[in-house]
Amino acid sequence: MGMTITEKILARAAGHKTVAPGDIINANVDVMMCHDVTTPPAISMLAERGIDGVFDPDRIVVTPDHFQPAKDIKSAQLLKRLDEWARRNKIKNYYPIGKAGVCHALLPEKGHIRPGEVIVGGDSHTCTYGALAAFSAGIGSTDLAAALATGELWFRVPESMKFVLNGSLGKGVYSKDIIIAIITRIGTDGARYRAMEFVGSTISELSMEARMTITNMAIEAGGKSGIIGFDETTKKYLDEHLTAGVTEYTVFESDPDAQYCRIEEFDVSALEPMVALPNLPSNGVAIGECEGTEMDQAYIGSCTNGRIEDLRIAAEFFKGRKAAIRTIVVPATPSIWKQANKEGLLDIFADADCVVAAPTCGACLGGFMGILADKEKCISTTNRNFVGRMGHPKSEVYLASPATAAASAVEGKLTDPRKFMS
Ligand SMILES: CC(C)[C@H](C(=O)O)[C@@H](O)C(=O)O
Ligand code: SF4
Repeated sequence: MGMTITEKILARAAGHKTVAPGDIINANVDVMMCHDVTTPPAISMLAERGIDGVFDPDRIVVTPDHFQPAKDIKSAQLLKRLDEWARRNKIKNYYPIGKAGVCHALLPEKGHIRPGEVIVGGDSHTCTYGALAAFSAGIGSTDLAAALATGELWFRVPESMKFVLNGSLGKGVYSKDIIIAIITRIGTDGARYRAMEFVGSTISELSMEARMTITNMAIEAGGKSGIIGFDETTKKYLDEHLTAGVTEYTVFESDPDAQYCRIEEFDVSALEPMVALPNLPSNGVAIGECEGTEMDQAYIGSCTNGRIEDLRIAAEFFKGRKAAIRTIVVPATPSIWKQANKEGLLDIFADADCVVAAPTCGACLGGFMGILADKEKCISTTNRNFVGRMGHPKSEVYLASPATAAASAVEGKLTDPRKFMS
C-alpha cells in the first residue's frame, strides 16, 4: 500500500520501512524551534531533573519573538533565562534581539527548514514549515523539554487529509483567502490531529511565501501539521536560503495509491476576498457580506502575513493615501524590515500615517503594542481572532489578507480591496 509524504517522512525519522496512521513511533527530531514563551518552562523542567545540557545544540534554533523587546519585568526575566541558556549551551543558531524575528518567518528565511525533515517547535504555528515539504508540528513545553534532552520525540502517525486546490486566484484574492475558506468549510476541528496535505494547480502557482500562509493556519483547523510537496518553487527558495549549515535534504512525495481519510476539492477561481468574523477563524464570509463594518485599528504583520510579499501588497494601497484608522505594520524579521526599507515601503507606510514597528509578535497576541480597548474592532492579517486575542475581551478581531486589511485601513471600515485595484 502506498504512503503519503507525511508517512514517508515519519517512517524515515523513526527508522522504519513503513508506518501507518495510528502507529506510535519514536522519531528523530531534526530541528527544534525555541522561543521566549514556552522554552523557559522547558529549561526549568529539565533543570528540576538536573539536566542543563542539550542533546545536540546544532539542531536547536532559538529566537525570542513574543515579548521582545521586553515589555515588562516578567518578560524580561523570560528573555534573560532564554538568553543565558542559549549561550551556556553554545547554540550557534541563536538569534538575539536585533537579529531575532517572528519565529515562523525567521527559520525558513535563515535556511533552517529542509524538506524531508522532522521539525518541532514550542509554538502552535510551527506547522508553517510544512510548506517546504517537511513534517512540522507545534508542541508544548513538556514535549519540547524531552526533545531538547534526547533529540527524539514520540508521535502517533496522523491520518492524512488531502486538499485539492484548482483554478487561478482572481484579482484581490490571495492564499489567505483560500485558507480562511478551507477552515470555514471544515471547521476549527475539521482536521483534528490530521496532516493537511495541500495539492493542485493553485498551489503550484503560489509563491513560497503565499504557501506558508496556508500551512501556517493548519492548526486553526486542528491539524497536526500542514504540508505541501516539493516543486521548482520549493527548490528555488531553498537555493536562495539554504546558504549556510546543512544544505542537503531528501525529497519525499505521496504515492499515487496513498490513503487519505478525506479529500476536499476547491475551485478557487470563484473565490472572493474573505474575512473571518469574530471570534473564530472558521467564521469566514466573502467581503461583500461584511463590507462597511467600521474598524478602529488595522494590523499588518505576524507569522501569517508579515513577510516581504505581504508588505509589498499592503503598500500598494497606501501609496498617496492616508490610513483612516490606527494602523500598525510589523515586518516579521530584520531582513524583511531592511528589504521593505530599501524598497521604500516603510516610507509609504509612514507617509500614510501608519506606525511601523520592529519585528515582534507583540500586537498579534495582545502581548504589547496595539492592545484593543472595550468594543474596539481590528482588521488583522493574523491567524486567530479568539475572544480577547488582541486585548479587551469585548474587543473584536477580523482576519483577512494584507490587501483587505490595507484597503480597510484606508477606508476605516471593512473594504473590498478590488475597489482600489485597476
Ligand atoms: C505563545 C505561544 C505559545 C502561542 C502559540 O503556541 O501559538 C502564540 O504564538 C500564539 O499564536 O497564540
Ligand atoms: S506572530 Fe502571532 S501567531 Fe505567529 S507565533 Fe507570534 S503570536 Fe503566534
